[in-house]
Amino acid sequence: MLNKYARAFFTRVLTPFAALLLRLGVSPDAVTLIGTAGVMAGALVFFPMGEFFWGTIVITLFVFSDLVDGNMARQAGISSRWGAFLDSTLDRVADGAIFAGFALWYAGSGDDNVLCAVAIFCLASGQVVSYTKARGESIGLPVAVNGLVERAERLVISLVAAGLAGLHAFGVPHIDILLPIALWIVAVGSLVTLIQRVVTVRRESAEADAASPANGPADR
Ligand SMILES: CCCCCCCC/C=C\CCCCCCCC(=O)OC[C@H](COP(=O)(O)O[C@@H]1[C@H](O)[C@H](OP(=O)(O)O)[C@@H](O)[C@H](O)[C@H]1O)OC(=O)CCCCCCC/C=C\CCCCCCCC
Ligand SMILES: Nc1ccn([C@@H]2O[C@H](COP(=O)(O)O)[C@@H](O)[C@H]2O)c(=O)n1
Ligand SMILES: [Mg+2]
Ligand SMILES: [Mg+2]
Repeated sequence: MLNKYARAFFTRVLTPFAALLLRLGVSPDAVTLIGTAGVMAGALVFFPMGEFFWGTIVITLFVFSDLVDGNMARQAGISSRWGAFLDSTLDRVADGAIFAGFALWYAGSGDDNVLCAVAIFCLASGQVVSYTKARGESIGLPVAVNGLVERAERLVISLVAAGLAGLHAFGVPHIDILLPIALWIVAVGSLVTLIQRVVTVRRESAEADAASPANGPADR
């Protein structure tokens, strides 16, 4: 949903910045790589220590690179298959680091095995949700239903909650409860999304196989 409705707004806002980076000679691939490194650092340095406010600030500074890199590639007319592969692959790395950061906190000083398991479930289910689309598309299906909780929703729900929960360290009472709530929402939402996508691929593959039985390169 956010991908559909918020992307146009962020494209307008980020286009001048993307143009500036191109004028400075920065490549889209460099933005993809640096953005991922920044997200990983924010998540894996700050979150395991329970520094949710500063971790979220660092991640927020870098996570929008995922909208800037593609914008730069399109403006410069250099969108490439390699760029698409790099972008999507490093999205998985960044997402893994964010939810691993939460899991490491709950496995350590956060001391909550259930929430550690929920964070690991968010990590794994998010990766599988993305894989369903990638694999469905690789066998020639449109995967027309993106589902309830796409990547943008996973990031916004968990990062807004983490940033606000981090205000607990500045004396705001009870606000830290937002992070467990967000993790449960992302976990349940990802499961629903996974089911939506699997049902979609099942339907689309049945339709495609009825039209032409699978025995070519697309079904490998
Ligand atoms: C005093 C208060 C302190 C509180 C501090 C809070 C700070 C702010 C907190 C959070 C900000 C979070 C921002 C998160 C922004 C995410 C942007 C982003 O990168 O989105 C990526 C997304 C997808 O990009 P791609 O097309 O490249 O990726 C594809 C996708 O990953 C597919 O995955 P799947 O969905 O299938 O699982 C893959 O299949 C595919 O391979 C891959 O290519 O981009 C978008 O969706 C575009 C829309 C972005 C919308 C961002 C909205 C941000 C909205 C609000 C943020 C600010 C909120 C501030 C709140 C402050 C509260 C007080
Ligand atoms: N280093 C890169 C990154 C992205 N691309 C192209 O942009 C598309 C993704 O756009 P986003 O707005 O989601 O970043 C991607 O599919 C590539 O076509 C690129 O070429 N090089
Ligand atoms: Mg991108
Ligand atoms: Mg991306």
